[in-house]
Amino acid sequence: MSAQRDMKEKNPWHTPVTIIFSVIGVIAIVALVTVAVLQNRPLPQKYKYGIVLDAGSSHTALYIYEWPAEKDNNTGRVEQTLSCKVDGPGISSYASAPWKAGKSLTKCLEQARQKVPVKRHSETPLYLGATAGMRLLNLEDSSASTKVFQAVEEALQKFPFSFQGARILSGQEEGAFGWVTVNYLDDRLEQNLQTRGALDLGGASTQISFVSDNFDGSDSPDNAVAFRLYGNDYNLYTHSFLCYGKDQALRKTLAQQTKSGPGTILDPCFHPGYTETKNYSVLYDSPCVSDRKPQGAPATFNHTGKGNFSRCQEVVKRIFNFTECKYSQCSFNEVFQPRLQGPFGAFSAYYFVMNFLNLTDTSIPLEVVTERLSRYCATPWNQVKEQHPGVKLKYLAEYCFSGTYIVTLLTKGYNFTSENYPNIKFIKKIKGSDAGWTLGYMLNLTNMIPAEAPDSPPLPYAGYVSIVTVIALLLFVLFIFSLRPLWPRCSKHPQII
Ligand SMILES: Nc1ncnc2c1ncn2[C@@H]1O[C@H](COP(=O)(O)OP(=O)(O)O)[C@@H](O)[C@H]1O
Ligand SMILES: [Ca+2]
Repeated sequence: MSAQRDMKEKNPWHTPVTIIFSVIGVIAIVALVTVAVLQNRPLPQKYKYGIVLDAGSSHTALYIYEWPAEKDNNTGRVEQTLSCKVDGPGISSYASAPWKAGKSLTKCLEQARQKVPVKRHSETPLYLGATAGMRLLNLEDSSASTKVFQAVEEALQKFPFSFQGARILSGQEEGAFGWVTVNYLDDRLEQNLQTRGALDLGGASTQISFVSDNFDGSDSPDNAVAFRLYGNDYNLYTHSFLCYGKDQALRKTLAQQTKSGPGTILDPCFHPGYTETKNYSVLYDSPCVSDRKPQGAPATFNHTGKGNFSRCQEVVKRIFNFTECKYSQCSFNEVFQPRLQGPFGAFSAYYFVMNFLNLTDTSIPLEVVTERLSRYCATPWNQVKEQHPGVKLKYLAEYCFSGTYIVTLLTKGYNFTSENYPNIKFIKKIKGSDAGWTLGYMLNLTNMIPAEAPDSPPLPYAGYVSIVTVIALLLFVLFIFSLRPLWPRCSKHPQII
């Protein structure tokens, strides 16, 4: 018994030196781990905000974007946090009562006021960009367009945001910023990946933008936009076709068929059984068709559907001019277009229409697409209405025309073939943000995409913390071993005295 007690008392690990070392060691390890954990703990995020109003020809939409307040320049960090569809038509429709254009925006701006934290209001930039509807109004009646802008600006200035102005975007800007949005959201710019072309179909204009190896801008400077983003140079080809958005294209197609001002138009682009009395003046009330107005036409015409895809394609084709091209190659209307290259994202009305027709899957061969469209166009109007009770009648009546127009524009206009049609992806959103020009416009105006790639530390933060911790532990073990001479001697067979 007494021998055993003596052994316990003499246990060399129970000497003061080893106890002190062990305690210091444990404290050091706990401190290291605590510092690493605390340092890596996610901090409560602070956000900044930006608001863009897209004043399109058919309607206006408000988008709020947010991004972490500390890191403005990180790719893919700007996200859409709210979208609000303004009630009523586009602002260009208020030419005869401009104040109504301003008033129409207030509901969505109220929503924005609620969404953005109060302390960020005054620093949140607010932009309004108008597209083809206002371009046309400006061509038709520039003083009316000025008045609409005045009314809109007055309304926007009443809100506590930092209003940065309302203006008409050029067709090039609309195309190029759509391309920036798509590639920014896909993280293709900072990572220098192959870019995705952008196809935007609006009501009054349509845009095509892509990077092609055989395009440097020299053939057609009007179609060139040069960007330097994250240290990479991009020579973007872009073109906006005014009057080739789907609403104006429909007017042009109808006008083709009314040259002689008949009382009835038998329209292959509308379903059989569809019949409406329409006003000639409404049809020709646009600079896209006003020059075609027939002399001595009656006040109204009877618009009757015939539901025939191939005949519809024939009349749609007639709104394009394919005969002249002074460049090496053209799309249509004597507009230069380089060889199509890379993947494409098609959004806005491209998506709405193809999604309604269940044709967003581009692995469906083009022949099957046309077969399905033929069947759809031939479906009687009553049956179509029965099958889609919730869909707005104006959209519903036009999907046969719109689908035919999209296929014709892509294949005959831009020269997509069976081989490269599958390169198109019909998209609405990318990672929660709508595809469209608004995000690219804001990123550009807030200088959020740097021209040069930012320098980054050689190691990611977590890697750095792990390496420091391992090295510290190794040093600690080394230190303990360096004190070995001080260690109390410990014999395997303690002598019993
Ligand atoms: N659900 C939908 N189905 C079909 N078309 C739609 C739908 N929602 C919007 N659109 C169409 O999308 C187009 C949007 O164009 P818009 O952006 O207003 O014009 P622009 O870009 O030419 O100024 C319009 O032709 C509108 O009718
Ligand atoms: Ca648009």
